[in-house]
Amino acid sequence: RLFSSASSSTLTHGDEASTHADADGVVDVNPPRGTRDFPPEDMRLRTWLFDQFREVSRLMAFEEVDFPVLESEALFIRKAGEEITQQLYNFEDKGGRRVVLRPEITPSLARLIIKQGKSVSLPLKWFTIGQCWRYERMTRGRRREHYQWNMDIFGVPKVRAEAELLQAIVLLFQRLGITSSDVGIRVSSRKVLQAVLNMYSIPEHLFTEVCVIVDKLGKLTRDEIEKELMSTGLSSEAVQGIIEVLSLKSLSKLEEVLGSGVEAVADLKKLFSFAEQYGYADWICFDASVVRGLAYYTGIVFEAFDREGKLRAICGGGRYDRLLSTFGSEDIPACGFGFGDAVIVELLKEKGLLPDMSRQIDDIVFPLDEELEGPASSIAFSLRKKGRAVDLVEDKRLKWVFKHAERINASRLMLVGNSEWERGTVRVKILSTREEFEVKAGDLE
Ligand SMILES: CC(=O)Nc1cnc2ccccc2c1
Repeated sequence: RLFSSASSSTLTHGDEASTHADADGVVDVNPPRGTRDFPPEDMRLRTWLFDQFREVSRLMAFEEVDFPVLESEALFIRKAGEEITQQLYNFEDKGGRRVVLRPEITPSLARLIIKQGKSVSLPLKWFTIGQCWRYERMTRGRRREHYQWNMDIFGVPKVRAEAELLQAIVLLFQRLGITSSDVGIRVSSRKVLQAVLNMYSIPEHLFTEVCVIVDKLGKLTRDEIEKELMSTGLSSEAVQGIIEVLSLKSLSKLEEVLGSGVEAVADLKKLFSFAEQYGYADWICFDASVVRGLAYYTGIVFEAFDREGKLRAICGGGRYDRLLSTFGSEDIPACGFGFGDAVIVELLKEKGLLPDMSRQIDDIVFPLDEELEGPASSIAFSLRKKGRAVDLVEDKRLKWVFKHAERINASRLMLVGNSEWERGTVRVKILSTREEFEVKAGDLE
């Protein structure tokens, strides 16, 4: 907006304003709608959280990978009516290509696996922490971006892979100080729904659509769900049957309804016995209503929730054995989860578990007058080479330096003064004990 709001025909004083400022001379300093800046204090919290994600990935022997935030739109076009594909942040680039800011990570993982083809040896365990985007009408005022930690295992068809992923999630929560009385993980399988649809001989092509609708259980009312299910052509008897099975919370009841030979029941029994053996059984519970909203899941699905029920899902994931063939490639069994950076922080705040995010610096080096700036800088340099975080302060009064040292929690203050420097020494103040030493510059570490 280079012209005044009054009229766009006459050039106002805006023409001498900088090209960035608008007619009243001020650029909009806010980030685009639905996005966040990370000033230092927020960035310290984010870095702390992402370091936890990374550490758990390392402990689980996952390898880090990364992808462009910009992807071809074709990678995300799916017909199942998922919210995530109805809110694509998509556009046409200057080359006329249809592109998106990715809404999720999994399709990029699949793309890279296909691209690497035979050269990847299975199983693969990959992780990434990446920004994901959605375009929502701001009427809902929700964020348009968030960061997601993704952990995925390729090439393991058995539920042991899901058991590993659940262990990673439990490990993360325990590292953050969250217990199984704060959070639970609901576990089910899409094969439960598959079995129900088979019972009512519902055609296979409806499966994905029904999953996406049923995932809205808890967000929509029961009869809104029934209406949406009926609109896919399901009989009311089938709709009732689906809703009845999905409200089951016990595996033995599920077995009664579906019969014992059903794969869904076998998978879930195996997974729960792994959880016992792995020692995190108190974190998980069977809940047939869990289907997750992504079209490509084919088996076990899970989501972590706060037991007080105040927050949206903390993380979620599942098995997706047929994703690669939707991109025209040979299928590789796969499962994974996504863990967002927003809900977990809300939970930590709720539980008073946010870590202390104040700054911490090792040493402040301060020349007591300006011709000592050279020596001060060389002292800072030698300390930094020894791994000390050093803040070299100049053009300040000593009073300010002491306040600054407190503000950034410095451990030591190095004062470079004329008389000391003539003796080749520096005055070192230990700020916690107020002890003071005179140290030869060459002996500093
Ligand atoms: C709580 C939150 O920020 N959710 C969020 C924010 N942005 C997204 C962007 C893409 C996909 C999912 C998203 C989810």
